[in-house]
Amino acid sequence: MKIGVIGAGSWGTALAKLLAENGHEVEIWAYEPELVKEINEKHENTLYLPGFRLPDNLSATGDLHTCVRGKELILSVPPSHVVRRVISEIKDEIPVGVPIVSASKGIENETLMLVSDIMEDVLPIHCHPYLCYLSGPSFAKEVAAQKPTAVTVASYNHKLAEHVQRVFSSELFRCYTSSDVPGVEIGGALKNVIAIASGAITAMDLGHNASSGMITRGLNEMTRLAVRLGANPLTLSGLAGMGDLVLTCTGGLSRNRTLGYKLGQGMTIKEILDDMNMVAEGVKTSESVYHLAKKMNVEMPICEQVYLVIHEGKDVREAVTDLSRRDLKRELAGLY
Ligand SMILES: NC(=O)C1=CN([C@@H]2O[C@H](COP(=O)(O)OP(=O)(O)OC[C@H]3O[C@@H](n4cnc5c(N)ncnc54)[C@H](O)[C@@H]3O)[C@@H](O)[C@H]2O)C=CC1
Ligand SMILES: O=C(CO)COP(=O)(O)O
Repeated sequence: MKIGVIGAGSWGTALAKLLAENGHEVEIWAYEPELVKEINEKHENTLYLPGFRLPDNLSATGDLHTCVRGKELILSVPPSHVVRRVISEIKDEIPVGVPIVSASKGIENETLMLVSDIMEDVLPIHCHPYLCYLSGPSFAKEVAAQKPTAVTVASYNHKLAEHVQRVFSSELFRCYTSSDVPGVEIGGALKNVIAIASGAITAMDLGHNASSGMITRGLNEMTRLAVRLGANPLTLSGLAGMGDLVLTCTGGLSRNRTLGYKLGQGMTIKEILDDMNMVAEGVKTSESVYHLAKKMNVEMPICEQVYLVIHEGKDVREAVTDLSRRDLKRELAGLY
């Protein structure tokens, strides 16, 4: 198949490499002109995925329209805050019937929309039955290194999810299907916020008990919001929920966890972001979740504290203290 990949960050590049290794002819759109040249001439992406040779059947373009034209499948994987802008540019050029797979994770600040909502908002109605979402525990670097990985491919169109499952799967990259689009999308977006909290408490040396408690209660609040937004709570126990949450909260490769770790060490958010060329989606998502939780009247104390630390300058130690001083609760309150 001819596949266009929108976004040559670490995840776009790792997935493009996987698809090329699966035998497809892949063209990736890079925002940075120097990256187009480097991928085409040196078969490498030293900016976002250094150390991996990219296959010869993977080429790059700086022209978004070229990346989409004549393709039989489109993979969209820019950071969530540019999805609307990027997809708007090519929205009228996707032929009827071409699958569009989104692998970005986040919630838009201005509209509080999940990436799936943005895609439906921007793309013409004839594209909607061909939308699909790929999420789950998958560090780009490990996928590029061909380490075994399992993810979820969600779509309201089951036949499409099965088709996309076959296109992406290999012996080392195993895709499961799901029809729970909001569940999969909420899992992928919210785990980034909890991972920031997890990184902070690790840096503060609060112990394994605190870490496990944070991850589990994080899953609880993710599930609470998901249920309010119409998701199946069991999806949040799957790859795109608990799977990605555990990976991101404990894995040293996580940008969100690392950012939280640095906050826990006392660095300011400005100092941390000034030193990063990659995206930590949890920073923007924490703001969206803060407002979404208020709007939906869902209690999300961990996400709220992450928001207050990042966006309102609250002291990280005070945030931890405030979390443990809350009223005592039933464990499954608000889930049913
Ligand atoms: N890196 C990973 O391991 C994984 C990332 N994801 C998700 O994939 C999405 C993309 O993240 P990464 O590939 O990690 O990005 P990255 O952090 O490696 O690179 C940043 C990307 O943003 C692009 N960018 C920056 N400003 C832009 C603009 N104004 N317009 C268009 N593009 C611009 C850069 O070209 C680059 O592609 C995110 O939603 C992330 O949560 C999902 C699973 C794994
Ligand atoms: O989503 C990811 C793994 O599934 C990547 O997490 P980070 O963005 O925190 O690195």
